[in-house]
Amino acid sequence: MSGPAFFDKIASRAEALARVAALPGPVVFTNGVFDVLHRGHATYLANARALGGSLVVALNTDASARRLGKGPDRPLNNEQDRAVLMAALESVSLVTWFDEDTPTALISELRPDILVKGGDYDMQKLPETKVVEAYGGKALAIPFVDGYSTTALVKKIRSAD
Ligand SMILES: Nc1ncnc2c1ncn2[C@@H]1O[C@H](COP(=O)(O)OP(=O)(O)OP(=O)(O)O)[C@@H](O)[C@H]1O
Ligand SMILES: O=P(O)(O)O[C@@H]1O[C@H]([C@H](O)CO)[C@@H](O)[C@H](O)[C@@H]1O
Repeated sequence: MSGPAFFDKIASRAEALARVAALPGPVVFTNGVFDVLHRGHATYLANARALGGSLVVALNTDASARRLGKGPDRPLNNEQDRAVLMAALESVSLVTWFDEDTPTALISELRPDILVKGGDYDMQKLPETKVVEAYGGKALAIPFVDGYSTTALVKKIRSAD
């Protein structure tokens, strides 16, 4: 993908393992749709990055995101555009995608040291937690910034029309 230097942070699924291996450790990993970025995302990602030497963000592909049931028109931003916005953030070291329903297979492949999600998740209920802990990694939730979600933002924008 040609463009500003931060575009170099974007890696295909096939390139991801080699790119992650070259990152300073401990490698922190998170995943999500990150459709319309907001203050909660930015804060969350900065806090995630601070837990290690680098932060890898795996985005749901558009097909994967559509299966999550966030809304008939979601994601509003396609997977390429979401990757560019994510790569532009200083906190983010590498961006890639996963096409499955969960990031479990990608996590098994990349073996990050720390898996994080926002405080809206109970880590002990996530399938990926078992994968990470099985090889000695950690899975933890980062405090949620109340009042910020993409869904709420979209509703606010639509009501302003
Ligand atoms: N307000 C927030 N504070 C902290 N973390 C957040 C916040 N909103 C989302 N996150 C985290 O960001 C990651 C991506 O979440 P996601 O893209 O679903 O954001 P969202 O705003 O909840 O979107 P949507 O409303 O479409 O579900 C997840 O790990 C989630 O826990
Ligand atoms: O942006 P979201 O909705 O926080 O991202 C989802 O997270 C799920 C979570 O990791 C529990 O497994 C994941 O399964 C889903 O594919 C989305 O990434």
